[in-house]
Amino acid sequence: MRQTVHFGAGNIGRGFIGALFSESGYHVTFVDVAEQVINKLNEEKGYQVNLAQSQEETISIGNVSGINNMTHEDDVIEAIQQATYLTTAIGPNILPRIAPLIARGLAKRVAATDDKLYVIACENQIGATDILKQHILDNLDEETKNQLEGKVYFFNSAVDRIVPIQDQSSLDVLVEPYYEWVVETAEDIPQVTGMKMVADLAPFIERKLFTVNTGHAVIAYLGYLAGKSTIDETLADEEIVTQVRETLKETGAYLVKEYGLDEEEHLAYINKNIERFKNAYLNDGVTRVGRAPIRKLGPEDRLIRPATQAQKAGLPYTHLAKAIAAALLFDHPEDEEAMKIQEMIRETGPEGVLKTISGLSEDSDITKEVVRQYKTLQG
Ligand SMILES: NC(=O)C1=CN([C@@H]2O[C@H](COP(=O)(O)OP(=O)(O)OC[C@H]3O[C@@H](n4cnc5c(N)ncnc54)[C@H](O)[C@@H]3O)[C@@H](O)[C@H]2O)C=CC1
Ligand SMILES: O=P(O)(O)OC[C@H]1O[C@](O)(CO)[C@@H](O)[C@@H]1O
Repeated sequence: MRQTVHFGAGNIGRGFIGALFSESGYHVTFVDVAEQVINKLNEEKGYQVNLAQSQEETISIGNVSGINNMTHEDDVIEAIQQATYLTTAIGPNILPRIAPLIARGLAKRVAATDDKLYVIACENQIGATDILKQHILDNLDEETKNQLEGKVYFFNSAVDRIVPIQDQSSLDVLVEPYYEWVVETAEDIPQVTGMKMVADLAPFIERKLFTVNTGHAVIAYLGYLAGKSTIDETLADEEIVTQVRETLKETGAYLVKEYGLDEEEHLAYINKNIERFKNAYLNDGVTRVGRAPIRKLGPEDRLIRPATQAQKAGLPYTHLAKAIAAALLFDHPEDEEAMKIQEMIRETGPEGVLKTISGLSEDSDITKEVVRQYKTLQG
């Protein structure tokens, strides 16, 4: 049986990527620091993926096991020797932390075999696999780096499936029925059910990140400000739905211009996604979707990049500016990054945060518009 190693046995790991590999006939070795999850994977050897929809539908996932990478590094290295794929869904900030161990696994592997290994980071980040690759290379000597050629392949990807926070007492995962996994490759790689291969990922990942993730972030931050707890509850407010649609028209204008998308088709994609967000069976919290606002306010992420690109192209960005302002007001006490932003605002004002975190100069038009909207939202 073919083997795959997946870092991150969380929502996307179990509910999406690991599940697709298992369904494709692979044995999936999950690597995670969550001891309880790893123990359960080894005891129960399977779990259920439940679809968030009116009629009950469950997919049984088998052929899975787990390794704790904090306590069993050698076992992870061994699993990498046997794998055809190595994937991650661990969070962009964690990639540098797992790279040294992956590098050790790859060094041992390329010294022993020419068998090909395909590495794919499945994170909400443009170029996540390239970033992981660089961290791995930073941990290898020159000779080993040269040995990777023709043996270890790195493919960027875009992952799209809404998987909310789960009941931690079980391995089962509730997921939305829809999913899309797009992988950028020109290689003839082993088939994985549900993996769509493309030659150029840019239009796919930007369309996804600046529609699904931008839209979701707008709902989360405005919902949080309005005192809502879930995404679907927030979308009961028609004013917020309008704000989401107008923001996505702004990102859409950039996408249509940049990638030559069909305007009508893109509008239909926006509307389809707003309907996805309304799925009440997901019971998805605004604090999950809004989590890690420092990452989300990064220059290349879902709010800032479309705004800077729109500005460069002479397109409107005022709704995006409002969403950025709302993100700056996300002061959820349990979110470390939100707390850090609030501290920075106290020290340097919203302008200082936009400069440090988002790479926007204090006198830029976007900064001025965000600060104006920040003050309005603050009341
Ligand atoms: N949940 C969702 O709806 C979607 C999430 N994504 C992306 O997928 C990635 C994972 O997200 P989720 O699955 O939601 O997060 P999650 O928090 O459910 O899963 C992450 C897992 O990584 C583990 N982990 C953390 N640090 C680790 C370390 N040093 N070594 C090994 N394991 C470690 C955690 O214990 C956890 O099980 C993120 O990049 C996210 O942006 C993408 C699309 C949808
Ligand atoms: O905060 P992260 O890690 O980017 O993940 C949350 C995102 O994942 C999704 O649920 C699916 O991509 C988005 O809708 C949401 O914005």
